[in-house]
Amino acid sequence: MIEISELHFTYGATPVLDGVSLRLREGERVAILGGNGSGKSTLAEWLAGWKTGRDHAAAKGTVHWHGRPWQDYSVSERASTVQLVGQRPAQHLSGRAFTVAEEIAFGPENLGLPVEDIVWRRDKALHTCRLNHLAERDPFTLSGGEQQRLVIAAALALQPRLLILDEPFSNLDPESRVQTASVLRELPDDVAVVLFDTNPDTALDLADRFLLLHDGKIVAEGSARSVLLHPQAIETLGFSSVARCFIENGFGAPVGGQWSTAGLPLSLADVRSPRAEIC
Ligand SMILES: Nc1ncnc2c1ncn2[C@@H]1O[C@H](COP(=O)(O)OP(=O)(O)OP(=O)(O)O)[C@@H](O)[C@H]1O
Repeated sequence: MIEISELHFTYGATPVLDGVSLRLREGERVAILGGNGSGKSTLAEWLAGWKTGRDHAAAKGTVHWHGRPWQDYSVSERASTVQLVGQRPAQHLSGRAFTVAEEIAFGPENLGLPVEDIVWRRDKALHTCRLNHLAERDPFTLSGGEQQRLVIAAALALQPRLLILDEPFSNLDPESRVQTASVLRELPDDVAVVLFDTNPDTALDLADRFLLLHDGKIVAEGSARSVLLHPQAIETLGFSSVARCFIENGFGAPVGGQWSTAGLPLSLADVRSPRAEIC
């Protein structure tokens, strides 16, 4: 579906992406984890086509959607293919809508869709993101968590094949995180989701495939265990809360200088699984 090959990118003299290659399939749920400054937001913007080789001549490598580079697609083709939701929802609001419902309809209206399609998409997104009760509110009067759900709803109303989330929970309180996470878990199966985050718990909650970005390079890729227990992940991101809880209670205490993470549960699902499955 989307393929990045050997992407190199610098801001001035500072290398930010250093030979990143990545392939995503339809409907995949992928987490790309990395510490602050590892290049997550920059990679998210390349993935979404916000940055392209045309605007950044110094960049090397390619980003292809279904075999064609992003710059070959029109703005409206790209908008109905991929949506990027960042950490500050207010930055994504159009500023042209008086109500939540109008904000969600804004994108489909710009695509020139028939009115009945716009209304259908708007109402579906309001329902999916649990915003029906806020439909007539001014978007700028919403709480941060409500605004984040609105921005996700507005993105979904464009029916993207790929939804990119750049630390979508970073400014939310615990209750808003729970509500936003449950909206994300219930997204249609055919929408691919790429979550960029620093938090192993968030990734475990939403993803099936994991990658670790460090200093602009993918240094680990695969299952939750192979990535979240990679030494670089442990050093940069720490352990998931379930793993930390086990470790603090004596799990895997070094014996003869050796410290093992074999069998260490990462999530509540691991705790409920037979031990053999997580070794
Ligand atoms: N517009 C810019 N001009 C110069 N340097 C930039 C610019 N944007 C980002 N950078 C630098 O590029 C590097 C990667 O930034 P990026 O925002 O992609 O990382 P990140 O992993 O998303 O970080 P965080 O988790 O802190 O949001 C950082 O060193 C950052 O300072």
